[in-house]
Amino acid sequence: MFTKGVTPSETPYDGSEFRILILHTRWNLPVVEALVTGARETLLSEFNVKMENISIKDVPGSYELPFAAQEFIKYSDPKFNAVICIGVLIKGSTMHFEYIAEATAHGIMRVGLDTRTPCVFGVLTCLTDEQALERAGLGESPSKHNHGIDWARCAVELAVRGQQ
Ligand SMILES: O=Nc1c(NC[C@H](O)[C@H](O)[C@H](O)CO)[nH]c(=O)[nH]c1=O
Repeated sequence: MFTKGVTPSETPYDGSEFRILILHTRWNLPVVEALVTGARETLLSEFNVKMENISIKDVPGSYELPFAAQEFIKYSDPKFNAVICIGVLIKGSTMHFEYIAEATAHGIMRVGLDTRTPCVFGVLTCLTDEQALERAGLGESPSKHNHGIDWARCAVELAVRGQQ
């Protein structure tokens, strides 16, 4: 079995001057909160991002993430260097899951491209509760891994490379 998640870059990125927004949903909140904690702790411990430079805001659901990311990027001063959009979609018995997942993924990508502010797609799209727990580093699975860690690494790397 290989290690889940992104392999850290060999380049030691410095986030000490960065302002990062963690934008999260309130659906499936216990899982979302674990992902937010994983991302926040990684920003602090691996990249020296200052606690006061990490903003944490919430929206109702994943579908609201692109609009909220766009508005925070547009109207925040000083600007954010990157935004980590965190949500948890769990498939129900209808097609609602597919439509939200597709719209949210494309929406977050478009906001990043339009604003030139890195927007990390931190939305779990799971078929079961167990899949969500495992990917937030929760539950009993030996392969559990908190993907919030990966998303923090992605946010800082893109913020640095966006300045180059
Ligand atoms: O339906 N399930 C989910 C969900 N639906 C709400 C949607 O994102 C939005 O808030 C509403 O449609 C209103 O616009 N949002 C999630 O983050 N996870 C889910 O699992």
